[in-house]
Amino acid sequence: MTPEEGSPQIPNEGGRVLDDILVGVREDVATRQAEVPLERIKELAAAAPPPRDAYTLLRAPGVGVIAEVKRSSPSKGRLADIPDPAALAREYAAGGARCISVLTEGRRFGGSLDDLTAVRAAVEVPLLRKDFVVSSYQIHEARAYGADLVLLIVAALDDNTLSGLLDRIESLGMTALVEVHDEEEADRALTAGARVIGVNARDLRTLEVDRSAFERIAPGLPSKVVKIAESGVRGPHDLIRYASAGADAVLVGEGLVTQKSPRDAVAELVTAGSHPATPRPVR
Ligand SMILES: O=C(O)c1ccccc1NCC(=O)[C@H](O)[C@H](O)COP(=O)(O)O
Repeated sequence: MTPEEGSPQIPNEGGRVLDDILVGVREDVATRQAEVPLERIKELAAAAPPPRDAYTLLRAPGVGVIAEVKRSSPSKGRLADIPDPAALAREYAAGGARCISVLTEGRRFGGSLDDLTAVRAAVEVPLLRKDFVVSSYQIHEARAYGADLVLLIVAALDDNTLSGLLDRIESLGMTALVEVHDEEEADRALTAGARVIGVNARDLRTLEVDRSAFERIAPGLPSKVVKIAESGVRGPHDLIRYASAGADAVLVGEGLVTQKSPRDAVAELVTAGSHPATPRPVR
């Protein structure tokens, strides 16, 4: 284990973080839905410019970098102020990020749908709405605010809800990034029809980071599935480690928002990901 792997720096309230986040998310969705009803958000989603094809882009040669707009986290507390998320997104895009992830959860991560609006107006790369999606309302919302990908966390959903939400994302022309942390969750993701699977090194119940989770799970996934390594990328060495286990892309938050030059930090990862010596996924 590297020094960072293992226990989180902030105590984890008895492994209840994910459950507590979901309680807050449900309350917040209910509040927004009372202001903008489902039929209205569907109309706004239908009127939005068409989504970009993130699936094809993520299968392009080289290891892609999905750069995250992340202010805070339950495991680390405040990471960065990010007063101007559009400016950060432009830096990411200039550094060569293949996609940008925007954390829209407010209570624990300090994000918002306004961040998604600002980033959408600033860059052309595909955008991931990174949130704790529990209802189709949030999916129409994601589309209305310009997202091209939506995160679904298997640990937060039962099988029926997972496949229903995944179908809704794909039927709106977006790509579902289905997040897992162990083999059982990976099986559930595949059964639901996931085409893009993210293995999160961070266990969302204990908050511990274990980079070997990707190495255990990714080799067992079908070759047509796009494989994303999430969390724990602090530099090119981590990207190369994930690439060796078959990563098509890495999703990076803390390792970018804490840098003096996020553009240079992305560019360094992109260079490592396209180096001839870096392993390529076998298709
Ligand atoms: O980051 C957390 O502490 C966290 C806690 C509970 C649920 C989700 C959490 N993070 C979401 C993510 O998975 C990360 O933002 C993403 O993978 C990037 O991770 P990192 O590069 O390690 O910031």
